[in-house]
Amino acid sequence: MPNEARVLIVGLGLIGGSLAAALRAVGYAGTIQSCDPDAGEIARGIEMGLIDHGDTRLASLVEGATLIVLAVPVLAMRSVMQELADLLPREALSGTAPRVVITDVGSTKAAVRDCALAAFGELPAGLVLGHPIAGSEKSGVAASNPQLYIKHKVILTPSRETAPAAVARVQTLWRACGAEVLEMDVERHDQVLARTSHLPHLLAFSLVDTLARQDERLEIFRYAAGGFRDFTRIAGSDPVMWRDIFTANRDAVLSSLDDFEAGLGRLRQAVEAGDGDAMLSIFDRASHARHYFDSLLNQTSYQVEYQMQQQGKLTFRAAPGGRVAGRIRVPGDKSISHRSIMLGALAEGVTEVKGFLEGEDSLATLQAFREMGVAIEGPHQGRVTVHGVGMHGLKAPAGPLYVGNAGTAMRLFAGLLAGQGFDTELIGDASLTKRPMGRVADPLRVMGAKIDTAEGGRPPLKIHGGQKLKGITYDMPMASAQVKSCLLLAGLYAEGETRVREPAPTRDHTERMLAGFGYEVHREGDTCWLNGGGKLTAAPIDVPSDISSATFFLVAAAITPGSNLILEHVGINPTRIGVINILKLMGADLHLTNEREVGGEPVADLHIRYAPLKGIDIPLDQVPLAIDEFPALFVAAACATGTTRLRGAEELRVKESDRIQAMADGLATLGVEHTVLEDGIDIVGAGEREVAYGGGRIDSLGDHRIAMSFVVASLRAGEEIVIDDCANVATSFPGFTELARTVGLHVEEEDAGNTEERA
Ligand SMILES: O=C(O)C1=C[C@@H](OP(=O)(O)O)[C@@H](O)[C@H](O)C1
Ligand SMILES: C=C(OP(=O)(O)O)C(=O)O
Repeated sequence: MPNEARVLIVGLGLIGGSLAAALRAVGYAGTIQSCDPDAGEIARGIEMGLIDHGDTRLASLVEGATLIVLAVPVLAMRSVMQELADLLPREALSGTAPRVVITDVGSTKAAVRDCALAAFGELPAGLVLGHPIAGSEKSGVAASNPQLYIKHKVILTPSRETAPAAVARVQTLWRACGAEVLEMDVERHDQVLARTSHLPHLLAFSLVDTLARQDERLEIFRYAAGGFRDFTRIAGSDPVMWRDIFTANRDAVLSSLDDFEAGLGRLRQAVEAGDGDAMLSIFDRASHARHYFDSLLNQTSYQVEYQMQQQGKLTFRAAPGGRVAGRIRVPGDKSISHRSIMLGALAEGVTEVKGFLEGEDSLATLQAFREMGVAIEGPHQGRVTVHGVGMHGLKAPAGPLYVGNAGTAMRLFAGLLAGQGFDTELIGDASLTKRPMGRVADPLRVMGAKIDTAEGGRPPLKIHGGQKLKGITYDMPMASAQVKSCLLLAGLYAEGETRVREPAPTRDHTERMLAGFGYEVHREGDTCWLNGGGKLTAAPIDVPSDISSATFFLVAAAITPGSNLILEHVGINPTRIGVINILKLMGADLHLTNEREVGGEPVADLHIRYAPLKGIDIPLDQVPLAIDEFPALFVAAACATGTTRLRGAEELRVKESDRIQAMADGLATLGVEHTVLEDGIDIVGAGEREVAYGGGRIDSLGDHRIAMSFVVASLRAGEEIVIDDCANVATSFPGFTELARTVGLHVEEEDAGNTEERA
């Protein structure tokens, strides 16, 4: 709450009136006064209970005011500042703790700063220029809204002369009104606002005016709907205020208008030439821009960004017990979905994708290609159409490419982008930013790529384009399909042969899809290779259901007496079936039916019924084939008779979380006996005891697979399991809880805010 004896608002319009209303609403105890040239507005403000007192003249109000907010039009700032400079003793605004603080709400800052310099002869320590971004086409005190600033941004632009204590007081004022306060310098503010606010208003004024002048205007307005209606809403804004803004921010507005005209020219050309691909590429990029940029700015998940802003972090509550039955299909394979967009984009021709995973990871990949000029339609119910641009058709993106939570995307992109003619930067969310990228950057550098990483080989990755790559023979130190795929993709652009040897078989989707797109990839034993310089030809892709997602339900049925479940159309690529082999070794009643091949990948329906499980020593050769399935398999182990031992799985420590430790911590909460090793874990199972372990509160550490595994664990728990930080489940398995409920689990989603209220 602001610790100000008296707030003086100069200019009682929508912005000033709403500030008063917001302060009242949160119970501000001091006096609120206002000065406005319109005595009627003052009277209305008093009548509405917004202000205690007001006047049309400033002189009678300044004394006793501790915080003065200038909410007058930008062009009126000069005279108001001059009056204040005459009325206020200079020392009131000076020192490290000025007695009086002045702030403003003008939407351009350089012009207001110039007014201050002219009036005071310097920038006083107590002057904090600011701008609440919460305008509206409404005006006047009558439109005041106490909620106008809630969750809106206020940008403060302090100068070197500004006292930090003064900045803090203005921050307190706006935070009390519910706003989020940011700081930037004056020039940057004006450029940002020219683009995000002033230009759109200029366009709206211009379009509505142009159409309104035309003869058939009555018709236009009669049938106006949708887009035009939105334009007219913006064009209904206060003309005087906007004249002042365009006058004050002339240069920045003109430069944003230049950019706009260039963009409009490109679109005009596309329309003129009937270039559907160019149009699609522009429209698709624009239509997804909002979410993409939100994610990019906040470096958080792509699809749930909006949801998270609304809800805070997502929590799952899983009630104990239940059993699973039914026939379901889980979403498309994540690994194949990423690759379908990547290869589709580089191919010649149009790639039709079916069964695409509409999860955040693969959507982020899709959006990143849009940023590089690829026209992509969809996804619509798993269907995506990629208009390939050929091996050399990608364009430089305007900013960093955000790949969300996906290690796969960042590593495969690194290889693919190392071969382009332009520079790129790859960034990801908080989890991805901790993951090792040296494993791809190092061999790519040997191929001739120029890549900068952050300390310790972590993201972001800065990839300098235009380098000549040459093929290498690389002996991978770890069994990683991502490293292998990265090098093969770089190899497409390299001179000569790129050979990769893997210490153990890893998923081979890249090789299969390259072959499907007509690119020759060779394999002999543990080594695969290709020659650079070829081309890809578009081919249809049918993405099978993700065996990694199916795993949660396989384990659910395997541990719960009475269960009987069929999972349809699951990918059973031999490099991915570790989970099937391991569950069978543990005694699961699991059968594959209807085996067939779709688009170069084998699929089957998986039928699983409950059977008692026993602990096993997991064969080392199965580890890379089940690498993403271990979190769920640990739950199976906790329900088996005897001890299950896993070794050679140190890779688990560098996934979305340290999965060995994250699972061990969760199992400890449930009371499951276990021993953690550097490269694995021993888990002592409960056997056929109906309640295998207890419940409790578990931190998924933002790791989708940890979150889903503990939901599955609830089937044999004695008490409720509450799992925090679950929003990232949407990266690989959108609709997980809904599907889980369909088959008989008792899981609910709630936002963290509610949980706290309950606690
Ligand atoms: O190539 C891929 O699509 C993947 C490879 C694996 O990672 P590593 O290559 O790091 O083992 C796996 O964990 C990941 O979920 C997907
Ligand atoms: C490790 C995983 O994915 P990625 O490496 O793409 O983040 C996963 O999905 O379990």
